[in-house]
Amino acid sequence: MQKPVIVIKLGTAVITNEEGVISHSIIKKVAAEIAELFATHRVVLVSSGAVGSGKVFIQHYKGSITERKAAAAVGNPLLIQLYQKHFSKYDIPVAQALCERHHFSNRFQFLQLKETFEAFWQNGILPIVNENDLVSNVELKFSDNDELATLIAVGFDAETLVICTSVGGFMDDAKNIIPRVEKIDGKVMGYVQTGKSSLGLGGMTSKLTFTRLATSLGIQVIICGLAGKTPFADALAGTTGTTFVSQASNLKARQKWLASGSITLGTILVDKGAVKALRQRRSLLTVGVTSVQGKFAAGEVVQIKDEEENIIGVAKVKLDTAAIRDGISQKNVLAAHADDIVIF
Ligand SMILES: N[C@@H](CCC(=O)OP(=O)(O)O)C(=O)O
Repeated sequence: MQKPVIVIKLGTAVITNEEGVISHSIIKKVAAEIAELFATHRVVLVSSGAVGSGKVFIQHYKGSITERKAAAAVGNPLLIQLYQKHFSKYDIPVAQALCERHHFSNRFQFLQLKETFEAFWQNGILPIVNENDLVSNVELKFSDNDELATLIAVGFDAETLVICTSVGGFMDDAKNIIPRVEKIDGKVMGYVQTGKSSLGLGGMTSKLTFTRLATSLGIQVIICGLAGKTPFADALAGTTGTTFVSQASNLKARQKWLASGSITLGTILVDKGAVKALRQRRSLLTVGVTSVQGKFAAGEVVQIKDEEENIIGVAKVKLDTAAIRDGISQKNVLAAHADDIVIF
């Protein structure tokens, strides 16, 4: 039996100390615990912090896209050196994997990435992932590393996705951490704070959006902090942080990949009739499309939203943005085949 996959995502704020620099003692603690987990799991570590590590080298840094790219390119090797130093105490070599969106939206590239990660694990090497900020252009950037970690967790069919944040968990209106969430419903969404940490990109809204996707695809998600001696063991035992229970999913690997590729390329909004047809596993015809958002090509994966703008699923489309818009007036043109649609 293969060891289960666990994806651990560390945000910038959670590995940064009060002086605003990446904390060596936190990386040391994280390495000690991940080294233990590595004996029983295929671990992927997704770590932010490249921009945070490199921005001191950029004069008069203001945080423009170009400055962030430059800072990330300087910071990534520094960050990986730090991990390398601390994991070497446990004889665990680390591999740096800088990812871009096409590694996920193109199934062939994703399968290659997957094979390489399997080779890492077979050789006792820990993959440490970050976005390849230097070359990621604005339209195709991941929204943040919460998204990247989710794509990895879904693509690798992970058992658990751990998202570490400086607030230590998911809080209710009274700012108490909720230990366990069975299902992300309207009430839970209502607790989301829109504030973001000044050090990172992802706020709780993005965490919850990706958590909802991951749990709906059968992955347990834990949002936790790094307090205490054994933060991961504590969070996995359910004594700290918030555990979001995974929902039953009988989707096959390709459908999960389809679903995980959903997050950005574009959106098709559909009417009530189309929602009903899609739930009966029928194809999507342009007659049911009310509008199209974003820009996508034929063969790409887009999200499907209902009239209330809830994401109801994803589809690999047969037509590009313009052709679907044209099809809305021509009515019964096939926008996506039933086999290429996943409804959550
Ligand atoms: N790729 C960027 C991190 C982007 C990001 O998502 O940051 P965070 O919200 O701190 O997880 C970096 O390494 O600085």
